[in-house]
Amino acid sequence: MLRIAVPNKGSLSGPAGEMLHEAGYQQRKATKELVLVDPENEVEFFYLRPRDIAIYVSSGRLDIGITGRDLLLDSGARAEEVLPLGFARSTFRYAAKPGTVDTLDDLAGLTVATSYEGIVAKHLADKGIDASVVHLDGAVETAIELGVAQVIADVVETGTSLRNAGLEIVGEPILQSEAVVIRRTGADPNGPKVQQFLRRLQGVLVARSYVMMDYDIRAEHLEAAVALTPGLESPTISPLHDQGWVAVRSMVRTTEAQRIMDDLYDLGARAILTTGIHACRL
Ligand SMILES: Nc1ncnc2c1ncn2[C@@H]1O[C@H](COP(=O)(O)OP(=O)(O)OP(=O)(O)O)[C@@H](O)[C@H]1O
Ligand SMILES: O=P(O)(O)OC[C@H]1O[C@H](OP(=O)(O)OP(=O)(O)O)[C@H](O)[C@@H]1O
Ligand SMILES: [Mg+2]
Repeated sequence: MLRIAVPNKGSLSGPAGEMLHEAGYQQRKATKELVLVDPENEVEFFYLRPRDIAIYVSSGRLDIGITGRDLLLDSGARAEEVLPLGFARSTFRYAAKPGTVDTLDDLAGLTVATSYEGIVAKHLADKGIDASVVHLDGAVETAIELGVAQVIADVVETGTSLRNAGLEIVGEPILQSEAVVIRRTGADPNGPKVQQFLRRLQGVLVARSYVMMDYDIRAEHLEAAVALTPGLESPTISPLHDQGWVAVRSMVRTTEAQRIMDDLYDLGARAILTTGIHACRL
């Protein structure tokens, strides 16, 4: 059985469960369930605190985990990213009251409050900045108002939390994060069960970002049309009963589908349809 760590709470938990469900795995029905065996797929899911997942995976007791890149780096655990999952995207940044800290160099001698002490201590050391770090479990935006720190380092998605706390960002992002699949550093990358799990998740990622496009076009415009819809390997071309016309079927990125439909229409294509993809293996 493949043993997989899944976040049990927080921003990662819901989308991770949805992605696993879309990949055909059973998921827990109640948030209190801590372990779930999916015998048909030969996997066992362990619902763990997101912060602890890299530690479990690095210990080798669990084969795979889903966590945030920031949490992985902060843990310092001997685990590595094997597949980015595209959700829980955020940046990790310094912020302070307007007018108090202009550049990173101004952090010298100040105190930085954060829930990600590992990332911040390393970043400050790498930049040669001598600042103190105070660890808080959450709601760190309030630390400045309450005088615990002059600067915070925290997850920023929309920036709403910073704005509400009257703070502004300082310097470039320390890192860009998103949910990732992790494995123990040095673990055999070719295990068939692990490869199958990763292929299933990749299938979900592709199904989420591509649509299938079908259209009819006169044969003389086929090459120009195919240049717009090259597909992943190469498009399928089928003859139509009506001589001189062909049907084309190709995968296109969802974000580009409308523009491509307009361009195909201008080329003379008709009956241009898109359909969603539920699952795939590339
Ligand atoms: N607002 C957000 N938008 C996107 N990702 C976020 C957001 N807040 C936290 N994350 C990501 O979620 C992961 C942290 O999960 P964790 O469960 O520890 O915190 P949380 O989602 O803030 O939940 P809570 O603070 O309620 O426990 C990190 O990878 C972080 O980048
Ligand atoms: O840029 P935004 O869209 O506002 O999102 C970022 C905020 O979301 C998270 O907070 P959360 O609500 O999880 O509370 P926490 O600080 O207690 O973790 C994070 O810690 C930031 O505070
Ligand atoms: Mg939080």
